[in-house]
Amino acid sequence: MLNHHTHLLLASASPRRRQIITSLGLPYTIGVSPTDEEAVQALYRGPADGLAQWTAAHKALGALTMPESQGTLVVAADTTVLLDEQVLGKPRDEEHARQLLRSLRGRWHRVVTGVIVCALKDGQITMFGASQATPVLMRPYSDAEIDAYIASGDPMDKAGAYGIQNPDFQPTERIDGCYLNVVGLPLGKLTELLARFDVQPLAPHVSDPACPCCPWSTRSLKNEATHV
Ligand SMILES: Cc1cn([C@H]2C[C@H](O)[C@@H](COP(=O)(O)OP(=O)(O)OP(=O)(O)O)O2)c(=O)[nH]c1=O
Repeated sequence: MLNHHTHLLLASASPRRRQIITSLGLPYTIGVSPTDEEAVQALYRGPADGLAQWTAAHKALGALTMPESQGTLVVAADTTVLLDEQVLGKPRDEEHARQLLRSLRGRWHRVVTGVIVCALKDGQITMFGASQATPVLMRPYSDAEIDAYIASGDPMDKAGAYGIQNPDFQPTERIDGCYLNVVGLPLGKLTELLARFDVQPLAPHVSDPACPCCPWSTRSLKNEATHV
């Protein structure tokens, strides 16, 4: 039985994921074991939609090797941007960021986040995973706006070279679904996975009609999620 494991270990260096998971009201610590994402992704065989969950599973397994994972539920996630089924990762450099932002301009694409919750107890690994896709339409930003955004440094640690939450660039025109999924952690899916371990969030529920899948208010998080 794993239902006493209410302490979470978030296997992520992403400040966005930290901020989002905090809203669950559950105690957590951060424990990141370095994962060679490129090497892990090169081994993947399957549809592009599954890549994020595959990568998240490797991040989670890496965290299970850390002593501080003992007695915790490990949570890991990975976010990919898919344009015509082509995976756009993080930009290698500024020129690559420019190419990615130009290719996304005015286009619908999908942001897929894979989430894993797992635990190791008495030699047994229990792992549940899920992914979610959010269709996103970019606005027709200009080349000058791209240059200013790249100069800000914000795109460099983000899949597809953009942050939907960036208050200056505001790259998107419309999204069809979960906002927090785009920022890197779909709260609704995470809650479903935690429930498989009999873990319930402690934060008070505030339903948000703007998000079809998150049981918590994403509105306040949206406001807070700028600048991370
Ligand atoms: C599309 C998009 C991505 N992102 C971020 C989410 C992820 O942090 C990042 C994609 O890279 P990931 O490899 O998913 O995550 P990470 O390297 O930042 O963190 P870790 O592996 O330690 O958990 O891009 C945004 O913040 N806003 C967006 O609009």
